[in-house]
Amino acid sequence: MRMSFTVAVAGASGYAGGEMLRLLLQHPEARIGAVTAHANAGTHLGEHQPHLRGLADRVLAPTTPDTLAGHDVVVLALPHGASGAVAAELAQRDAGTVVVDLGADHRLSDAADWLAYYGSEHAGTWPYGLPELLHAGERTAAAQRATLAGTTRIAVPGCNVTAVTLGLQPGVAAGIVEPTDLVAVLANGYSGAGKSLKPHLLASEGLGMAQPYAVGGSHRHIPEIAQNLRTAGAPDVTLSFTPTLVPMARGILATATARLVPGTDPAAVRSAWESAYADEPFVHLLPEGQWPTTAATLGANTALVQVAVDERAGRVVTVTAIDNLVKGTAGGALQSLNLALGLPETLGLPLDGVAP
Ligand SMILES: NC(=O)C1=CN([C@@H]2O[C@H](COP(=O)(O)OP(=O)(O)OC[C@H]3O[C@@H](n4cnc5c(N)ncnc54)[C@H](OP(=O)(O)O)[C@@H]3O)[C@@H](O)[C@H]2O)C=CC1
Ligand SMILES: CC(=O)N[C@@H](CCC(=O)OP(=O)(O)O)C(=O)O
Repeated sequence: MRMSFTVAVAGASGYAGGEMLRLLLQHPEARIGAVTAHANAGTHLGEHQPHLRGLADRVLAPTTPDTLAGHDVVVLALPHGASGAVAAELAQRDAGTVVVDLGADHRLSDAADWLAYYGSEHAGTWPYGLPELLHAGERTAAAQRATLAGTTRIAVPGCNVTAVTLGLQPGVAAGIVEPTDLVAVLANGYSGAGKSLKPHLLASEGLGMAQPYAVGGSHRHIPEIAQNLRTAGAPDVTLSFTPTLVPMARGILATATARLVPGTDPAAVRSAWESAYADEPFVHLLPEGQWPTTAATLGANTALVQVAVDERAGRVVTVTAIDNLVKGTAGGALQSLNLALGLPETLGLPLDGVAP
């Protein structure tokens, strides 16, 4: 077992990099080394992450192999398309370094999916950082944890993907929902879009409305969710996916529904979700009748899940809430990193959130 580790964070001026640093500051074995940025290299971290007082005086280095080399762990919190080249150069320098990619570059196993949704050359496929991902035939997740144990490469899932996968996969793995008839509609907080300025993200525009985006099957997380549900045992997946920006800083509330396989006893539904998550430290199926809210997950590495059967519609309805920056990114990454390093999976990860 590796104990203390040094860690560099690339993209430290951004939302995901900042959240990674917040969690690493609370992790008993992490020693924070280089913090890097792009246009903001040379400035103090405190200008970009004023909530991280312990690191306020750190100067952001440029994101280069030289600044990132020499650490046990490198976390890449860069725009998608940027991490592939950096990771390839790091592999030449320090073969044993554990590289954690918070971006999308190494998530998809099918290069054609990558090209279709991202339009650039595929960087490759790494072990996928969702420890709770069910594999076909499993009622509780063990195979994905085995994949992550001892790995030196982790592709962290997209935040929407985490929410929708956790909501739907118990029914898919149990074979009681039709994977070719899935619908997901999400309410998304603004931090999911990163810090870069876009007119529709201005407070004067966004504070007073809910606005859909990437409508009509174009969102880049669709192939990633389908990939996960195929791992869970679905031969074919058809998913209608619609995210909606709502005026909150953090959080995702994903409502995902699926047609119940005809003849399925509705009691089998609750039992599939219960058995999938009974032993999970971070994924909590709420008591019947209680519904997840994003507020109850803020700052915590938890996913709150509920499931119900709409008998008139013949559909299973799942609702999942996560904090996009914690379980949806940095927390999920740290959970997978703990497994990779042979540390207890839950080490340093917050179970309790902040409220109100
Ligand atoms: N926000 C979220 O909820 C989630 C984010 N992610 C992923 O994490 C990654 C980072 O996202 P997020 O933090 O939101 O984005 P931000 O825009 O907030 O931050 C981007 C970071 O990358 C740096 N950067 C920008 N351009 C380049 C470049 N060409 N080369 C190297 N570094 C660059 C920026 O530095 P500088 O400030 O100097 O420009 C900044 O540190 C993305 O891949 C995103 O998809 C994944 C799941 C959820
Ligand atoms: C509000 C918002 O725009 N959210 C982003 C989520 C980004 C994310 O999960 O990251 P990756 O780009 O790394 O997949 C979106 O839906 O595209």
